[in-house]
Amino acid sequence: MSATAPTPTSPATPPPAPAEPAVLLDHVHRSYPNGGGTIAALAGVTLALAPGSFTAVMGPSGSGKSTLLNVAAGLDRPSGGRVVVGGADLTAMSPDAVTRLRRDRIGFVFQAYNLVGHLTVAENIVLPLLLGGREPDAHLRRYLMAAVGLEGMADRLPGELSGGQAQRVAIARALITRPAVVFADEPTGALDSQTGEQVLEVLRSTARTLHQTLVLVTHDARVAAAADRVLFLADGLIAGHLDAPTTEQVTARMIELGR
Ligand SMILES: Nc1ncnc2c1ncn2[C@@H]1O[C@H](COP(=O)(O)OP(=O)(O)OP(=O)(O)O)[C@@H](O)[C@H]1O
Repeated sequence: MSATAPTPTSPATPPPAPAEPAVLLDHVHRSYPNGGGTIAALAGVTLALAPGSFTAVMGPSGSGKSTLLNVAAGLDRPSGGRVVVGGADLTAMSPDAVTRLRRDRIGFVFQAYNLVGHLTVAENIVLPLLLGGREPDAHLRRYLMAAVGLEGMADRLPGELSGGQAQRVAIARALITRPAVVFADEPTGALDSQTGEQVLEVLRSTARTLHQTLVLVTHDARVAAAADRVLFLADGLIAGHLDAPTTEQVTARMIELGR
């Protein structure tokens, strides 16, 4: 009698269920009126971003990058398709419910900082909590100010800050609600390259520490190369991606897309 070898059908630990995507876009379209007709800023984009991942979005001017970010972050509504963030289908929710979800789960960093000029750095950072009817979290505010390198600047006004400092305030403000997903639209676009690198590192390291999913639009191949994955857009469609990219690979792909 021969020994029976374990068969591939023997009971085994089932494979782990794939984690729910932090962000899911399912055949997303966004059209805008253009003259007498319409222009398709997004022409059917499908993508899934893993929790905790860092994705850069690149593409020629007008390819739909900002539209993609705005739609994924609930700042804009798609004309068709589904947007699901943390399991919540934004496209099936009322505008008020989307606003609440955005306040609670989503952080957004703009190229133009968008700070409130008459509020101090500390007040700007906790503003999203106050707008959401929550207590200003002084402990987290101090932690974030230290994390982004703004210690000692709590009482300054935005007009007294450099561009890099203002963007750090905007990053701390985007993170104060402990969002699951942080979207950033060219956050280093207005900064010199050294300051831009520092701001990128702040964004990347705080997102990693706080286990956040980070999605960043950039025109800078070096910034994109810091991401786990680069998605390329062209004419409102995903035109490919690179995983663990180098600056040279990103640059080559952008040249192919005729940036
Ligand atoms: N509010 C709007 N009204 C009309 N057309 C718009 C609007 N927003 C964007 N578009 C158009 O949609 C297309 C995509 O724009 P979008 O700003 O998403 O591109 P982008 O890739 O972010 O460009 P850039 O790199 O120049 O910022 C463009 O043709 C743009 O003109």
